[in-house]
Amino acid sequence: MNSSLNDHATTSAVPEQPAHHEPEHERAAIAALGHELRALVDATVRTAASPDTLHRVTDGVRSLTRQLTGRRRARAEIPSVDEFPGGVRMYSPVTGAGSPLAPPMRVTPADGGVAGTCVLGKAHEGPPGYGHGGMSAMLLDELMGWACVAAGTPAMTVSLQLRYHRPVPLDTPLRAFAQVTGVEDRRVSVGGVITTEEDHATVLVAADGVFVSPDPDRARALFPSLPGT
Ligand SMILES: CCCCCCCCCCCC(=O)SCCNC(=O)CCNC(=O)[C@H](O)C(C)(C)COP(=O)(O)OP(=O)(O)OC[C@H]1O[C@@H](n2cnc3c(N)ncnc32)[C@H](O)[C@@H]1OP(=O)(O)O
Repeated sequence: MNSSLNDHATTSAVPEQPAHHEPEHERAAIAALGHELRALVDATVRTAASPDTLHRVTDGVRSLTRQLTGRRRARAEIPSVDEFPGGVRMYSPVTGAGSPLAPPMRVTPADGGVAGTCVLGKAHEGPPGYGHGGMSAMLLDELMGWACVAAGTPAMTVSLQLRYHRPVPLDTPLRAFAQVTGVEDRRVSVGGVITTEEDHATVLVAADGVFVSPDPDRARALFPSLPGT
């Protein structure tokens, strides 16, 4: 692994103004890098390698990082490969195929709401062998946001209440489900649960949330690069 990291490190840096590519071509490249980075993160948190090996890998990773420091997206810039709000977000820490942090969760319409499937790994650990409570909150927060979009009312979380009934096992296919339970003006009430794929009846984590659709002025101020704001 180390030699291949160093091989890559000798190639030229990303140009300041990248050429325009088809979104699907770009997304595939972003997803491929995300996949390898998630494998690296997983190997990093599971390895029992020696300090010498860790130092060698550190050098290789530092070299790779230097190749990605050309033009950087500004803080509120929406990537050209994204469809915001309510569609693909390549770098979402929950669903993003390009994110080294994301499980990533796959979202599909289901039973009057939305379902999300994913597997949490060691990098998402809280108690030994189980998912971090903050990860469960993040999965549900995101999926409940998708439920708002699916109901035609894109909105942001203003309140999220979690109940942790059972620990969420790592390395196990999980299923989350979220649905809108009520809409009153700009306020959207949403419920969500996490179960395993194998046993949908045993709720591991349940959530109730209140989401609010920003008024147009607020949306423009929050998301200046959003088309149509
Ligand atoms: C383009 C879309 C993109 C949508 C983008 C979706 C991305 C999904 C990402 C996943 C989800 C996230 O992580 S979201 C990130 C975490 N959340 C946030 O950062 C949101 C921070 N909060 C805010 O910025 C603000 O609260 C807004 C913009 C959401 C709303 O501000 P606002 O437009 O001024 O609305 P405001 O007048 O305060 O409230 C509207 C109504 O809701 C009520 N309300 C306010 N808070 C609560 C509450 N906790 N519980 C009950 N009700 C509440 C108010 O009383 C009021 O009722 P009444 O007086 O009218 O009766």
